Amino acid sequence: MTKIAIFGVGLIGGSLALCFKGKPGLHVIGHSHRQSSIERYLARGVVDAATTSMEEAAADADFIFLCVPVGNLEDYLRRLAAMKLKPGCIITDVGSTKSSVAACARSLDFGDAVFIGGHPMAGKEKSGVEAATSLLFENAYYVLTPEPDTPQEAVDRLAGLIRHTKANIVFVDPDQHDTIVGAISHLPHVIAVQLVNQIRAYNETNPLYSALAAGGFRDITRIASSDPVIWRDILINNRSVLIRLLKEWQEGVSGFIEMLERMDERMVEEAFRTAGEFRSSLPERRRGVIDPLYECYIDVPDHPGIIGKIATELGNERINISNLQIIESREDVPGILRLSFRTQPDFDRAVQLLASMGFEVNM
Ligand SMILES: NC(=O)c1ccc[n+]([C@@H]2O[C@H](COP(=O)([O-])OP(=O)(O)OC[C@H]3O[C@@H](n4cnc5c(N)ncnc54)[C@H](O)[C@@H]3O)[C@@H](O)[C@H]2O)c1
Ligand SMILES: O=C(O)C(=O)C[C@]1(C(=O)O)C=C[C@@H](O)C=C1
Repeated sequence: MTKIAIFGVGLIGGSLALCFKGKPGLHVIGHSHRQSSIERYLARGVVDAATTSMEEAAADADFIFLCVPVGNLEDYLRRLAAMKLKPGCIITDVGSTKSSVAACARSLDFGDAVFIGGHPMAGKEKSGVEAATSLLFENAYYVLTPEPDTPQEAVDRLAGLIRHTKANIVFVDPDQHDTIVGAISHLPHVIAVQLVNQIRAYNETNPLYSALAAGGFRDITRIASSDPVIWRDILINNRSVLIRLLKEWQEGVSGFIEMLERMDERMVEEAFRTAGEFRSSLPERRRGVIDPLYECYIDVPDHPGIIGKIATELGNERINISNLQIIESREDVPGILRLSFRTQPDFDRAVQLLASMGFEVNM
């Protein structure tokens, strides 16, 4: 039996646990220092066992996944380095930054255990084990940051386990990871939060701001609802990259102000044209960048006409589908249909209708 210990069974830890639990030969144990969290993990059924004892979770583990906030990773690594772990045990993390955790791991001696940094490039603005789903990582990228001297056997073993998530594994140097992810994930979170707070201030004197906030505002600000502690840690940790990026952002904003002051129509058009072209060229599956607001997943049998039937029924009820994607469809095996909706009422009505048609709907 391969024992997988997950420290911090929240959105990411819980989603990983769901990918592993129930697979032949895998046993998943969750760890939190809080008894109430353990009870939630078990009640939600994402782990086979759970314990408040770090030692019990780590003892005999073949894999240890650290799924706690970035600010707690180094403390966990130090505590693991002081413990006797199973020879060959692989310690990995899912933190959104990689340089500091890699530097910390390099400075420690894990005996016969090995550390390999990791970061699944998938998530959502909701947190906690209640938001976990086994579909979270499907077709997303999963970054691994092995060192040049990390044994290939260990990298292969970790990659083999991660394949259960159905993510695409990519190998990236930790510093390069933080530079790129700073730009495509951390900077957008800062922009979304600053934008929402700017509008929140206007709204204090005139509630029409929030009343009129429609698709444009909601599309660009979904991630402003992300967990404050998780994001405090990410931004502080990657601050040197972010400060540079924000200065460049400031220059871009100044450039836009100047374009408007001189009424430079050509440049305004050009800005939209180049941005639109680049955005359209993004690969289809990039959760967190182009995900619509509300989506659900339906197990559908591979029968001719089934997708048409679903679309027709939703259309008859005047429920607007903003996007539709078949994630996997093989003969004789149920495929997964992903349906996206722009509004909560459309989403709620669709879920109700699909359930009444006998489909299993997952969120
Ligand atoms: N949210 C995302 O979109 C996303 C995506 C990829 C990676 N990550 C990374 O995954 C990690 C977990 O994020 P999440 O979104 O699952 O958050 P979450 O809040 O859903 O889960 C965090 C887990 O850590 C535990 N925890 C919180 N504070 C702790 C502490 N001081 N000591 C020990 N455990 C503690 C919580 O009980 C919870 O189980 C973070 O490092 C984050 O950077 C997040
Ligand atoms: O989709 C979202 O809500 C996310 O914020 C996911 C997202 C991202 O920015 O793309 C956020 C943090 C991660 O470390 C990886 C992915």
